Formats: sequence, structure tokens, C-alpha cells
Amino acid sequence: MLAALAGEVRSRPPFWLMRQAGRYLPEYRELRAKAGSFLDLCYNPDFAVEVTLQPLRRYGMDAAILFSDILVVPHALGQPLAYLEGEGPKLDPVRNVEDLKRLSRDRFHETLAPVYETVRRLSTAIPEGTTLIGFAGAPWTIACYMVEGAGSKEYAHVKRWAYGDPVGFGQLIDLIVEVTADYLCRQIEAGAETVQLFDSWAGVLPVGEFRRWVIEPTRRIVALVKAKHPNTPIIGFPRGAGHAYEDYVADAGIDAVGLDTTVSPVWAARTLQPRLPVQGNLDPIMLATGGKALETATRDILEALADRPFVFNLGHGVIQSTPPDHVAALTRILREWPDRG
Ligand SMILES: Cc1c2[nH]c(c1CCC(=O)O)Cc1[nH]c(c(CCC(=O)O)c1C)Cc1[nH]c(c(CCC(=O)O)c1C)Cc1[nH]c(c(C)c1CCC(=O)O)C2
Repeated sequence: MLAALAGEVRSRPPFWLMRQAGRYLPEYRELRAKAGSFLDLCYNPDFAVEVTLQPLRRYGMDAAILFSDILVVPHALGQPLAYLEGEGPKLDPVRNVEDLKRLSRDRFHETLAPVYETVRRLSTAIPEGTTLIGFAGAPWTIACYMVEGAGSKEYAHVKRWAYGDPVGFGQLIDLIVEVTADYLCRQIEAGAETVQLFDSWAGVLPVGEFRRWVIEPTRRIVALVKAKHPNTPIIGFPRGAGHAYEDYVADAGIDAVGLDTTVSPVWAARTLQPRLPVQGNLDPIMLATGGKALETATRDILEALADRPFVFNLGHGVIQSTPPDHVAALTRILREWPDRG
């Protein structure tokens, strides 16, 4: 995985899956029932280490991703957060500069100390040769949840603040940039070998706003992290960026880019700089579907990206209804690759 991120072309590309740990695994559901709330699970290193290791035991991915959530960052800034069963995350929204006064950095690292401890333990607990991935949400996506207070269809509150009061909204983005850079540095210092920035809602912005709220804040985080840890590769995942993927890889400063399911791997291979490592992009629903369709789609991606530095992954996270057997089938296809002439 680290060789691929450094620009090496591997005959068998390394692989891991976004949300490789989680509710599709019976052993996760069992432990989750014992842990209490989802946040209790994230902040308990014993549980979080165990959950991180669960998919590795079954499938031997080339990388382990820290088990946590992107929303621990607003939580550690003092924003109340709960995960409601079947409804997803709920936060007390911040919608203007006045609301920002309710946030504080004072207990940021103290709240996140169990996450750093989880990373520390994982760095020795994962198998030799397996890469440890740390992560954070990118500022735009974190702001989406902080301002909307939940997932959203239209992102009207966060967009109206960003478009109508860019200076005020910029204060929120600045805060997220600074604490996220610190958070990623602490993960690296605890043993994360690469970090991924999840920008799940990058795709809802028009082009000028995309530059201002996706590319620029990402570039600033990358610069802050690189100042301390120049050799740690940073993967950017601007989900839904479409044509703006080109600007993103040119200007955000990231070392590798995650492709979502809507990007053609053939287009990516032709268009993005040939030495830029790419990661992706099997449709998670294809994995849930399985069978011949899964096999064909997987091989198409492998073929399209075989000649460049590449990390196989999904184009978004594993969905809950995925049969664990399908992940085993995918793993076999990837291990046997390249299997022809
Ligand atoms: C937007 C986002 C979130 N969290 C994350 C993102 C970015 C990626 C993406 O777009 O999916 C990232 C994330 N969330 C989780 C991880 C763990 C590592 C991994 O295995 O990938 C990672 C990297 C665990 C999780 N995060 C969450 C779960 C489910 C919690 C449970 O057990 O009930 C897990 C395993 C909860 C969560 N967390 C979030 C939502 C919207 C939800 C609810 C939706 C859902 O329930 O699937 C916010």
C-alpha cells in the first residue's frame, strides 16, 4: 500500500475498503451491542482496536483504517452529538458567527486522547506489512454536518451561510482546518502511516465555491501536516467532484486521490497525472450484488488502472446489507490478479 502511494506500479494492486469494519459483519454487531452507544465504541480503545482488526482477520486487507468517525472532531470542539438508531448523526447546529462562540478548542485533544491511544495500539497490533490509515473529515464535509446538524438532501443552511457570509463561514472553516491538521499530526505521531481526508459532500458545490471550500481548505491542511510530517502520504477523497477532480488533484496538494463510483476509471487513467496514485472505485452496491456482475466490474477497474500506481477500493463505504461472502469473493479476485496471459 505504501509503495503504491509512493508511486510504484504493483502487478497486484493493494486493497482496502472504506467502511471495511461495520454493521455488515456479525462480529461487529455483537460487539456494538455490548459497547453501548456508537460514540462509546469510538472512544474505547479496547473496542475500537478489536473492531478495526475484525475485517483483517477475515479478509487480510493490505491496510487497516482506524475505527472512529469523522464527527468526533466537532464533538471534541464541544458540539453535542448523538447517533440515533436508523437516523444517523444529529448535532446541535451552528449557523452563524454568534453560534461559533459555543465551540472551544480547550478540551479538543483531551477528548480525542482515546483515539490516539487506539492508533498507538493498532500500530503494533496489525499484521506486519499491513498499512495503518488514519483519517479525518475534510472541512467542507465537517461544516456540512456542523451547520445542518444532520445529513441533508439540499445542504441549504450550510450553502446559504457560505455563499451569503463567506467571511463568517470562513471562520468556521479556519477553525476546522487548524484542529484537523493538529488531529492528523497526532494520529501520525501515534503511528498512522498514511491519512485520508473524507470530503463526502464535495460534489454539492458549484465550481467557484468548490475551489474556495474544498480545494483551498484541503490545501491548507496538507501544508500544515506536511510541515511536520513531509513523508506521510495524504489521500484526498472529494466524493462527487466530477470534472473538478482535475483541479482538485492539481491544486489540493494531496499525494493520492480517491475516486467515487461516478468517475470512469478509464477517464481517470487517461486524464489524471500518470504518476498520481489513484484509489477506488467499485460501486458498494456492486459488492452487495455479488456474482458475475461483481467479478466483471472488478476486473474492468483493475484493467483500466493496471498501468499506474493504484489502490483498489470502493467508490464509497461498504453498505450494511453486504453479505460477508461477497467481500470474500472480491478478495479472491484481487488476490488472483493478474490471472491472465
Ligand atoms: C460522512 C461520514 C461519516 N463518517 C464517515 C464519513 C465519511 C465517509 C462517508 O461518506 O461515508 C467516515 C467513517 N465512519 C466510520 C469509519 C470507520 C472506519 C472504516 O471502517 O471505514 C469512517 C472512516 C465508522 C462508522 N460511522 C457510523 C457507523 C455506523 C454506526 C453504528 O454502528 O450504528 C460506522 C461503522 C455512523 C455514521 N457516521 C457518519 C454517518 C453519516 C453515519 C450514519 C450512517 C450510518 O449509520 O451508516 C458520518
